[in-house]
Amino acid sequence: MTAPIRVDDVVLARAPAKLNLHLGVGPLRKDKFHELLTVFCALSISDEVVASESEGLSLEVTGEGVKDVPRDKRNLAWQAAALLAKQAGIDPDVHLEIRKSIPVAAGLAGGSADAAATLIACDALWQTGADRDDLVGLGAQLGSDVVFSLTGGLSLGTGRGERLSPVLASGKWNWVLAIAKSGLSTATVYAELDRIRDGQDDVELQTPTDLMNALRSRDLDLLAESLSNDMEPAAISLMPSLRQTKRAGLDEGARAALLCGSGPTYAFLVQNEEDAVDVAARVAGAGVCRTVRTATGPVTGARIIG
Ligand SMILES: C[C@](O)(CO)[C@H](O)COP(=O)(O)OP(=O)(O)OC[C@H]1O[C@@H](n2ccc(N)nc2=O)[C@H](O)[C@@H]1O
Ligand SMILES: Nc1ncnc2c1ncn2[C@@H]1O[C@H](COP(=O)(O)OP(=O)(O)OP(=O)(O)O)[C@@H](O)[C@H]1O
Repeated sequence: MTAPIRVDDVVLARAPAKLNLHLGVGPLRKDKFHELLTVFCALSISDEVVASESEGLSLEVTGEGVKDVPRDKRNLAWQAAALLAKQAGIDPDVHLEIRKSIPVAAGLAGGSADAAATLIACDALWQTGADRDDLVGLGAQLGSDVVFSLTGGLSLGTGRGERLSPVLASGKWNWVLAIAKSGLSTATVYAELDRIRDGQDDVELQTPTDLMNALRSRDLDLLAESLSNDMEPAAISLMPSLRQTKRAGLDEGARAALLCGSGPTYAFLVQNEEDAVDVAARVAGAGVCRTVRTATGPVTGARIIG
């Protein structure tokens, strides 16, 4: 997080989408969350949140495909502003404009990015004096992915995904995202995984050593072999057309296909931009295609940009 800059009672913040390069899902805990072992990586698409001084809390959402995004307290950004104000003992006086680029309900943590950007934008606008640990604590209350949206970069996530430790590796990888026409609910995909596992409670979570080595040595072949997501069978069971999407990308030369979080987006790892164009053309029928990068450098969590 960079130092807050206050400009004419308006603060602009940005937060990235994420990929889970490894998503190991352990048993269901007593609190109804699953124990995870995951490797998060920030993507080169982000949402922006403009927070402006106002009376009361209001919210607008702009961008493509946003008609189903709630404009009230069901919106995670709204909840973020309300929670920060409550914590600071002030009224939540802010108008939020969410400029969405991250596809909705796609497994890319769009709502979490908006919550993270809202926390830091409102913190700067209201000058609450919250420190980074305070914001991380509030983020964890809002959702499992919000802590990573605040942090960015490349991290190992444990617990329900909110306990992060940085992974030291740098490099850029090219991906084509095949974004389905409809979304999947995260809770429904976890429930489907439980149904498929049928009470099996001896699921072991293992540190993805090959993946870590691939990231550190920037080895594309090893990376392609070591991407994995335990939620894939559950997402395919709920949306069988994903099988064709995956096949189409691999047939066109993608090095690997990775389901993004709880889906339904597939991220195809490609060697270069030429391959990206071919893969995108082949899987475009599934929905929208975008070519993106994962930036595994030190930055790219939620930050103030104006
Ligand atoms: C699939 C991932 O995106 C991978 O990073 C996350 O685990 C989902 O994180 P999120 O969207 O922030 O999810 P939350 O808002 O915290 O939880 C939504 C629902 O997903 C399920 N959930 C979520 C996280 C987790 N570790 N175990 C779960 O079972 C729970 O049913 C929960 O009620
Ligand atoms: N700011 C927001 N942006 C998008 N959706 C939101 C937002 N706030 C609440 N929602 C609701 O949350 C649902 C999931 O949206 P979101 O884009 O966060 O999913 P996701 O990327 O699959 O999340 P994750 O990867 O963290 O599981 C949407 O269908 C929408 O109803």
